[in-house]
Amino acid sequence: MRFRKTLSVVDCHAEGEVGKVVVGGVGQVPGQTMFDKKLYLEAHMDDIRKMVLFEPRGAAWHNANIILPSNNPEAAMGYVILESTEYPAMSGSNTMCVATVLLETGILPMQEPVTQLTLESPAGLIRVHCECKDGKVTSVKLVNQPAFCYHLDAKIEVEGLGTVNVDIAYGGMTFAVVDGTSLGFDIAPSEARQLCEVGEKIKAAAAEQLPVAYPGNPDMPGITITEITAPLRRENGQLIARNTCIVSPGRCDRSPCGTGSSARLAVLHAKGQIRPGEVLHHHSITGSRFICSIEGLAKVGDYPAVIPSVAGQAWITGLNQMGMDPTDPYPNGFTLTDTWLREF
Ligand SMILES: O=C(O)[C@H]1NCC[C@@H]1O
Repeated sequence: MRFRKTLSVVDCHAEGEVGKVVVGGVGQVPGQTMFDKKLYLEAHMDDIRKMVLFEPRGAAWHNANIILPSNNPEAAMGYVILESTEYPAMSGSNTMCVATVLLETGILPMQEPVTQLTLESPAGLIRVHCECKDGKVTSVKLVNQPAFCYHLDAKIEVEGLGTVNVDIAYGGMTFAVVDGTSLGFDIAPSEARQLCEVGEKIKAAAAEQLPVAYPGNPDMPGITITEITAPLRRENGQLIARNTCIVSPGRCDRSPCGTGSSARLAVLHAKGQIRPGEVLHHHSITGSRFICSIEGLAKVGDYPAVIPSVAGQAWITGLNQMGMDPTDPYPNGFTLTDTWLREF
């Protein structure tokens, strides 16, 4: 056996959503901030994302993260997030995996019963509150960068669906948020494939018809994901809702999606349906749950914003020395349209 690249990967999932954590083998990534490093990886080192996420090592429903030292004196560590078709600025499930791996493998010291961390994501600093017991991280609560709405109740034309009402909101990724009931969905597991087909169409139409520009950062990705929601309900004073986020190239997030939950908090707040401090139990299509809240209010450029928190749990599933043999016929992996829907 000889490898021309070896990556040390800790396999992990947060509430069902895979978020592998690459803890070694990448080497130096130029850039002052994690956003700079994300741009560099995207432009010059995308072979790493393809090796980890494309087949035969990865799958369409995998995400990964590269742990990198941060130049920000406030941050204990930084990370760049890799997904099937993009490098998002932020991800809730991936951040839970990163924090859990950093503490459970001893890269950063764990303090029981609570370890407070500041991590640098490409979207900015993320404060993380980890509950820890007997060497295990039992909950990761992250305070996201501000989430806000670009458009509320905008109308778009979608092939096969006609006019669709959408909210466009940023929660670390930029979402087209659509009411699933109006499209005839309950957000049930049996609807997963149809939800993905509809979600991908809505995303494409929204990105074309409602261009967005993140204040002060022209390199921030635009609309890349759809969130399909079930109605918000109140039970015994508790806000509860279900959603599924359709992650490109077209599959359901297995977790309740931390950035989608953040975007939904911004939409609910803008529509007067949640107040700061209230708690939302946000469920995924698989039945897993994040506990979400609005920690405060902010502004992003001229947009009124909320500061979201999202809490969930991650579990390490394995340790992997991932290698690339020089004779491997797929140095950049491959994607087949059965599960990837198109070739990349
Ligand atoms: O939790 C999240 O924000 C995400 N899960 C996978 C896709 C999104 O990045």
